[in-house]
Amino acid sequence: MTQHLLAIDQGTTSSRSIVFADDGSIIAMSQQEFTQHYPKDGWVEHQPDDIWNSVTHTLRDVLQKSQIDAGDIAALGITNQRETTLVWDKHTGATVYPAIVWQDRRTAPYCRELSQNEQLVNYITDNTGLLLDPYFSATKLNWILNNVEGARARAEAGELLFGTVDTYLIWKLTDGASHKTDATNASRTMLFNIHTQQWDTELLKAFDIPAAMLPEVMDCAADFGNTSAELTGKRIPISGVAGDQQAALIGQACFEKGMAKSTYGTGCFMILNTGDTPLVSKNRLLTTVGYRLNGHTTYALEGSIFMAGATVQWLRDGLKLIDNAAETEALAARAREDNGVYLVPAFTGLGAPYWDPDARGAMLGLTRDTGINEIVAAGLQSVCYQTKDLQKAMESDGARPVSLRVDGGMANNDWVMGFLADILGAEVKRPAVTETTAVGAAFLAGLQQGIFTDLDTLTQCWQCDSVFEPRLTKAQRDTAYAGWQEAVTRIRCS
Ligand SMILES: Nc1ncnc2c1ncn2[C@@H]1O[C@H](COP(=O)(O)OP(=O)(O)O)[C@@H](O)[C@H]1O
Ligand SMILES: O=P(O)(O)OC[C@H](O)CO
Repeated sequence: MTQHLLAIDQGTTSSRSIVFADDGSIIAMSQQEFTQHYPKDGWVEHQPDDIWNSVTHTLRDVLQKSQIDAGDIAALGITNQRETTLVWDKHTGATVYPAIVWQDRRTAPYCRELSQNEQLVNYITDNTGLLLDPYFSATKLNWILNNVEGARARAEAGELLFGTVDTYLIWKLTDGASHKTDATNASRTMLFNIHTQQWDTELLKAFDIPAAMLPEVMDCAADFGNTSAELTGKRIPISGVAGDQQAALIGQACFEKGMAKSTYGTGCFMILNTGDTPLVSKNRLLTTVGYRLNGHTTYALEGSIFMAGATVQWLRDGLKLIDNAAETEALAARAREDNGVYLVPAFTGLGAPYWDPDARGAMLGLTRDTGINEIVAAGLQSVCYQTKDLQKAMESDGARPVSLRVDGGMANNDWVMGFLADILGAEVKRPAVTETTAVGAAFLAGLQQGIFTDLDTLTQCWQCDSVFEPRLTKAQRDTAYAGWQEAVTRIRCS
């Protein structure tokens, strides 16, 4: 029996394909970045062809690099940037508009208008676990239907399909044979009822979305169709799907209630496993589906931060202070200690726990001797301070994480992880394989194929690489964090 697993990780800034052995170790990987489009203030778009071409390029490349025949791949798992919204023609596959990316805030005025309806706001939170915010797919989909000429009429006539990136890829990989998503991706649309695990007809009405556009919602380990032979050489079953942050929860083997992971990619997402209970936050955290297996839903509490690695990208591409992300580690290490500089990267507003779409970024505490080192350090520290905001919110919801496992591109930066442990006042653990989102997708695909028998088998695959211990005293930690809180207060609009 063939035991290799293939995973596609379609992220915000790049697509990756990875071939795994059945112990979760990486055999070969291929990655390709693609262009981000910012047509207006607060707008973020991707060209669907860029998403698709980068995925197919990396798929072919990884199969060639690994020298493993497609016939020896037992299954494919897909994980993806969540909430990003696509609409396409069910006959031709042509998208009607670019993908509106999760970071896009164009629907902020619409959300403000809807927020007058207190009953709707409460209904959304009670039934989807989310907050009324442009982040989620519902208002983006509504925007496409109302602003692209002819789109609403075509959608009502049953000609158009909606999907998050997983659904779009499944549809394309199967040559239009399968229009499906999984419960984790569905739970981020603001159209899915996390209690009944069904699309919510009240919300479809509220956001004016024709039900015929929506994909079928599956467990995370399920039969999503087969890839076309033309693309992968042989048909490969797609048998695992999860949104990237939930896939990281699985890849980090956070299967016990109280276990948490924080992923530092473009954004940062901290997710805490709350077990069978959809815990309702009093601190504007999200209640979401952690994973759904064999019809059983495990819930999670999530804090979403929009700018993590994206802040480093801005230091590189916007300010041109650095040539590559890895350089930040040495620069930050040379920054003067306690320099009092704070960078609040609210470039597209603030996410959890503030949810302030109109706030914009600022740099505070500059003096004549502030240099590149201090600015870079402040950029990196902003990610840690935002994680501290989430830790505090979870704690106040009575759900302090029992341990924190980290991953994502930025987790490779030892300086950041050291400061994170300092400011959290807690141990931070980094696994040997930091491609945990892809690992999670591969695990799901392997579960469905019987390569892994249960979650305990997956737990045994997780290996720790580094543990970062806090070094600051409580007084030092509190002073540093108070400076951050003051900086955030200064830029808030709501
Ligand atoms: N050594 C590093 N130090 C700081 N940031 C880093 C480092 N390596 C990568 N990054 C940042 O991490 C992000 C890439 O992480 P990744 O997990 O690939 O993101 P995504 O899945 O969102 O595309 C980029 O924004 C990059 O700036
Ligand atoms: O592409 P990432 O890794 O920044 O993840 C994006 C998230 O899924 C957005 O919710």
